[in-house]
Amino acid sequence: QRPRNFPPGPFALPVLGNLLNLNLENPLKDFERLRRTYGNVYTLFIGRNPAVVINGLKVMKEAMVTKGVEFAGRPQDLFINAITLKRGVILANYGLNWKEHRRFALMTLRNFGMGRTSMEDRIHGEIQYLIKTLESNVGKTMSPEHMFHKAASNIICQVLFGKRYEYDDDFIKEILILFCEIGKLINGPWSMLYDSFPFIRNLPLPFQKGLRNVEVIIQTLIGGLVAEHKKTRVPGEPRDFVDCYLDEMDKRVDESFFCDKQLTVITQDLYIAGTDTTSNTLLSSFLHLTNNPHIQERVQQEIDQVLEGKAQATFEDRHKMPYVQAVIHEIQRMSNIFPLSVFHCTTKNTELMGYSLPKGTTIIQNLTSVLNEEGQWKFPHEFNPENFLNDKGEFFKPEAFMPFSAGPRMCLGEGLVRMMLFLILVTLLRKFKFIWPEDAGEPDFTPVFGITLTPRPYRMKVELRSTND
Ligand code: HEM
Repeated sequence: QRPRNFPPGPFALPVLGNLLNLNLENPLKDFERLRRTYGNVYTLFIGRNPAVVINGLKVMKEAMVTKGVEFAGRPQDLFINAITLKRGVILANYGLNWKEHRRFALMTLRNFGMGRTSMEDRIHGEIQYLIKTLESNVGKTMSPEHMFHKAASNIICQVLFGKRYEYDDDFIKEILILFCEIGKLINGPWSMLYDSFPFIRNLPLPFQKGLRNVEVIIQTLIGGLVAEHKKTRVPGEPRDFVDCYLDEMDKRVDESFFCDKQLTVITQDLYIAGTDTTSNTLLSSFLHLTNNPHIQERVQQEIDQVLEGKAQATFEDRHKMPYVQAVIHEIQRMSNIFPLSVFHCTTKNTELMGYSLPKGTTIIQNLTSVLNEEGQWKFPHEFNPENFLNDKGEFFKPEAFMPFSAGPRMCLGEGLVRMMLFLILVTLLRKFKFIWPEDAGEPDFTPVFGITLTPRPYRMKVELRSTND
């Protein structure tokens, strides 16, 4: 039932709600169609549960920033909550446990507090493996999918566990397969049925497999790594995130949210949140750059100029590269990796644009509607770095640039992502030229819909740049 003064929306069927109004393969076009009919705040019934979809910069800012705390909850009774055992950061409800873990993770992900190796060094270390792989493909065409996925996974593993895995390592293969299966389940109809009909949750249905996978990941794989850390750590001299967490556990002997179980879930959270998002952005980068060779060349000119005589790029160099910055931001805007963000819910009775939303209302942020909103961008629907350049050719970031969302729940990996994207793209584009193969036909920019949007598989040709010969 629709609560009083609730936002409008399409007629909902008794059990299915509005599921038939959506193409579950990719509902983004339906979200846009419904926005045009019902406005920037509307209701959809996901099964029996009402969810309010919010669209456009104005509404997004009012909910996420002005009334940030009132919209900072997470729904707690969904399949994905069972997957994260109601712990960690991403899906933890608004409260002290979430706050403390978020603050700790943010602080630890910054450069300091993680031993002698800086974040930049860790990223550059992994880039050397990317270079090796690309060098072995010079003159050929290659599919970059696995390479970027494993590189992103390795950087996050370095940060979390202080170790990387060879691109064909069994551990990483196993973990990626398990996550892939879980991802499919979360996106599929079984998860929707789990959310809508609590009485089926203990039945032997396919979602049980996802729950078992999580047990394997958390207990066997991550649990094993944590046990190893406990044996080899030197308290007060952390090598990585896990060591930092164990130090924090030592400090908080009595009253503690910080415990072994939380540690395994928060590391799983960061791994999940960081891997697909980053690798899909990298894939999207090369899809755009190979299909816009003039933009790739201009990026390379700026890189050559700024890095002349330098062995490698540092993150600080970004301030001297407005065009590179504009291109990276434009790639993120167009690739729209996390189109529906993570579901929020209201933490108290509140109002939005004159509608009343009771405590516990599910909120779906349609980030797509901001990233291509007319009136906010010079070129909302085309790939054009001018969206991030002012008349003087200086880099600027419009308010509507929200791929990381906004407010108290905003992505806490943004700093790390920025550094990864900049260092990886600058280093690779300085050394190599990437070409759309002549026989590859027209590129297909329509991504595959999932929790994150994934570019369709493609191949690219790799050449060494003549300036580096
Ligand atoms: C291109 C890469 C990425 C994009 C586009 C992205 C985007 C997002 C978005 C849209 C959210 C939801 C925010 C909200 O609910 O309002 C989020 C949450 C989160 N992200 Fe990212 N993310 C990226 C990479 C990363 C990385 C590398 C990490 C860490 C290693 C990370 C960690 C998190 C965490 C922990 C949350 C949950 C925050 C909370 O609930 O308080 N993300 N991200």
